Amino acid sequence: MGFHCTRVVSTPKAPSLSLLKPDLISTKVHQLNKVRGFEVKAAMPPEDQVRIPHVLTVAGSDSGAGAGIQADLKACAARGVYCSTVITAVTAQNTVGVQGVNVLPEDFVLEQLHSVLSDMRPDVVKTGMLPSTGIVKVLCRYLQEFPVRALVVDPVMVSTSGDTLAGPSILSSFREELLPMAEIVTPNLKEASALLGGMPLESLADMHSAAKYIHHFGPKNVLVKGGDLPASLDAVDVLYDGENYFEFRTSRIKTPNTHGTGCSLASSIAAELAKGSSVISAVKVAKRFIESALGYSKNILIGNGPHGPFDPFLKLKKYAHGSSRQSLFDPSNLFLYAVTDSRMNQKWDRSITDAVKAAIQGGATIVQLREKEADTRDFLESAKACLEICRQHGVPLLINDRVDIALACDADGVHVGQSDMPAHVARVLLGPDKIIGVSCKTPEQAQEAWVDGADYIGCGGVYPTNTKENNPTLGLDGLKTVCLASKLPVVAIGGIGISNAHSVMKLQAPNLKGVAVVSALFDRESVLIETQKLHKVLVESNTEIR
Ligand SMILES: Cc1ncc(COP(=O)(O)OP(=O)(O)O)c(N)n1
Ligand SMILES: Cc1nc(C(=O)O)sc1CCOP(=O)(O)O
Ligand SMILES: [Mg+2]
Repeated sequence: MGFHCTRVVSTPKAPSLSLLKPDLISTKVHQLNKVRGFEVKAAMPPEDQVRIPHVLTVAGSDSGAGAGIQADLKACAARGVYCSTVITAVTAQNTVGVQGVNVLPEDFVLEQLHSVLSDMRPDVVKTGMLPSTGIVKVLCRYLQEFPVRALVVDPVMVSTSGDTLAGPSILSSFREELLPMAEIVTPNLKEASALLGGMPLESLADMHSAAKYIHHFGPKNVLVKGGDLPASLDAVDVLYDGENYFEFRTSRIKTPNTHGTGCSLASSIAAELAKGSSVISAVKVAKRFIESALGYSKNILIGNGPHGPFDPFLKLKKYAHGSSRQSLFDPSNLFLYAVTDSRMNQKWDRSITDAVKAAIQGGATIVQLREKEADTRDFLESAKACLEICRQHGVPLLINDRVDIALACDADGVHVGQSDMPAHVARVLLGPDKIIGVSCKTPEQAQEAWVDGADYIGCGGVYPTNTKENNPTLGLDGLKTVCLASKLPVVAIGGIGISNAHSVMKLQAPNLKGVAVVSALFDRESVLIETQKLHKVLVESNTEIR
C-alpha cells in the first residue's frame, strides 16, 4: 500500500488573490492551476482504493443551516456518504423566514459544476433551489456532458416559512428539461400542484393522480409528499414508478422543528441511491431516518421563530440539563426481531448472510446474530458481512453475548443475558450511542436493566422452546408482569411464531413492542416466506389493537 505523486513540478509563486477583484479570482485560479502544471496522480493499487458513495447537491445556502446546502451536507454525512456542493443562491434566512436572496451568476454556477463534475465524478446529483431558468439549463447541459447514476430532483419553490425561492418562470424548464432526466422527483403538495398548473390536491386520491401526471413529464419515479394533506392523521407519501403505487405512512410528529425536512429527505434518498439501493428501499430508509430525526428533535430549541431546524445526527440533546444519555434507539425496531441460529442455517444449507437478507426482505425490523457455535474469527467475518446488509436497509444489527465482536465490527449493539457481561459494563465499553438489550424474567431484573442503562428488555420464554436449553417458561402472565414493572420497551421471546404472535401482541402492555423469533423463521425452508407471514400477523394484530 502506498501513495505517491508520479511527478511534482515546483510551484511558481502565485500572485496574491487578495489583490484581485472577486470576480477575477476564479478565472485566475484556473490559469494558475494550468501554469503550475501539477500532475498529482494517485498511484495506489486499484485493489487498495476505497470507493466512497458520493452525492453532489446543487442548491441554495441557508444561513440558518436548517435547509438547503447545509441540510444536504448534514443528511449525507449522517447517512454516511460524501457530499460535494454547487451553490446556486445565498439566502439570509433563520427560523422566522427568508430575509434576503442573492442568486449567483449562471457563469459561476457553471464554474462550480465544472470543478466538481469534471474531477470528482459523484454517483448521484441532488437538486434543491434552482432559482433561474438559466441555472436549470446550465445544470442539464452539464449532466449530459457528465452523466451520473441518478438525478434526484427536489423541486424547491417555497420555503417552510412561505417565502418564494424559485418563481413560476422555472416551471417549464423543470418540466421540459430537468424532470425527463430524473430518477426521482420529490414534490410536496404545493410543488406538485405548481408543476401541474395549479391542480388542487386535497386527498390521497389526488396525490395518486398527481404522481401519475408528473410521471408523464419523464422522471422514472415520482414521490408526492403528503405532509401538508389536511385532516390526515398519518403523514402519507405516494411513490409512483410508472406501474405501481407505494404508500409510505409515518406517524405525524408534533413539532415546529421541521425546517429542512424536504431537503434532508431528498438528500437521504440520494445518499441511499449512491450506496446502490433501489429507489423503493432508498425512500423507505430515508423516510424512517427523517422520522427518527424529527422525533428526536421535536423539543430542541434553536432560534425564536416558528420554523426550527432538526438534528439528523441525533446528538444535540446531550447538552440538555440532567440528561446523561439520550438513547438513539427507536423502540419500534423491536416489532419483528429476527434472531439467527447457526445450526438451523447449516441444517437448511444456507449462509448466514442469505438468511439475514431474506429476513430483512420479509420485514424483519432488527437482527441479532446469535451464533453460539461459531469461532470468534468466523463470527467476526459473518458479523461484518451481515452489518453491511443491515446498513444498506437501515435495519439495526445486534450481537448476542459478544461485546468484543460488536466493538470489532462496529455493530449497532449487543444483547446480553443474566449470565453474560453486565449491561452497565457493556455500556461503558460500547459508549452511549450503541443499543443494549438485556434478557429479564423478573420485575427485579427489569428494574436493574433500566438502572444499568439498557435500551430494551427481551422477556421470555413466553412459550416452551427447543432453541434454548432449560429455559423456564413464563407464559403470557409472566411477560405482562415484567412489562408492567419496567419503563423500558420490551420484546417477547420463546416459542413464538405465526400461530401465537397475535396472542402475545394482544397482551396490550404499552411497552410491549414486538416479538423476537428464532426457529419460526430460521428452522424453515424459506426464511423470506416465514418472515413475511409473521410480519403480516403482527401488522394485523397492531391494526386490531389500535
Ligand atoms: C431479544 C432476546 N431476548 C432474549 C435473549 C436471550 O439472551 P440470553 O438470556 O443471554 O440467552 P442466549 O441468547 O445468550 O442463549 C436473546 N438472545 N434475545
Ligand atoms: C434465545 C432465547 N432466549 C429466550 C429467553 O427466554 O430469554 S428463549 C430463546 C429461544 C427462542 O427461540 P425460538 O423462537 O426458536 O423459540
Ligand atoms: Mg446470552
